[in-house]
Amino acid sequence: MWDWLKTSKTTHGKPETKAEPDKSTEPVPAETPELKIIIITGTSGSGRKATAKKLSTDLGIPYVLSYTTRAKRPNEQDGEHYHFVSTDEFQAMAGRDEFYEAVTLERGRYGVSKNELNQALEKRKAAIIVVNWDGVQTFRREFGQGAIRIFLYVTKDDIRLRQEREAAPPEVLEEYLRNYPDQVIHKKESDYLLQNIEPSVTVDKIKAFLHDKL
Ligand SMILES: Nc1ncnc2c1ncn2[C@@H]1O[C@H](COP(=O)(O)OP(=O)(O)OP(=O)(O)O)[C@@H](O)[C@H]1O
Ligand SMILES: Nc1nc2c(ncn2[C@@H]2O[C@H](COP(=O)(O)O)[C@@H](O)[C@H]2O)c(=O)[nH]1
Repeated sequence: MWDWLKTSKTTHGKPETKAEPDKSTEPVPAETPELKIIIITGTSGSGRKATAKKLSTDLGIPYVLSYTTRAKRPNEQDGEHYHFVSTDEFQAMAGRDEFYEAVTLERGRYGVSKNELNQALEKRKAAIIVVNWDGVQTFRREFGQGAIRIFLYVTKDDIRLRQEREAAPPEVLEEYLRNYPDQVIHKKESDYLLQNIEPSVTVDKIKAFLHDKL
């Protein structure tokens, strides 16, 4: 079903008026994928969702929120941080094959809706998503270099400070710190890596990085 979305740019040569030199041995320039999935990934609590939201506003590119069965945290809103759904609702969506990609993690299930992603790609030829490394692999497989991997991280001390400031449940902080080594290990595989120290600087840097890619 994804074939119609995939790049199918064909370049037609101009009519030849004279014999061209044989270019068959010249390197063929890599084709630029038409559809772009801007993937914000990285370590938990590094500010990925906040960054995705601001990028979406500034660039006019839809931020396709994931669906999740995990419990909503005190500072979270349905439709802003996630689409929060029950396990039965999620299962029904999965049964109807409505997720482009889905994972089961410690606290629940998460998935990106095919329909919402399609709509974003139809409208803007690009979408922003926030997923973990499993998700990155899936989108990279499907969209190749059109899946742009932006990796955000903060130090463990920053995670602690931010979570305490937001009065996050202690088990969330504990989980983030526990998972940190397994998440940060992927930072070298990304297309753009940065430490999220000051949110506005982070967003400006990502915009500059994306400038000639969209
Ligand atoms: N650069 C920053 N400086 C200080 N605090 C920040 C910064 N970016 C985000 N925060 C705060 O850090 C916390 C995590 O932000 P956010 O939810 O965007 O991160 P996330 O990586 O999506 O987190 P999660 O892994 O919980 O989904 C929030 O409390 C947010 O207000
Ligand atoms: N592969 C996917 N990963 C996702 C998706 N939605 C969110 N996530 C990632 O899961 C963890 C858990 O997040 P938390 O909000 O419960 O702390 C985090 O790394 C998210 O980025 C998804 O649809 N697919």
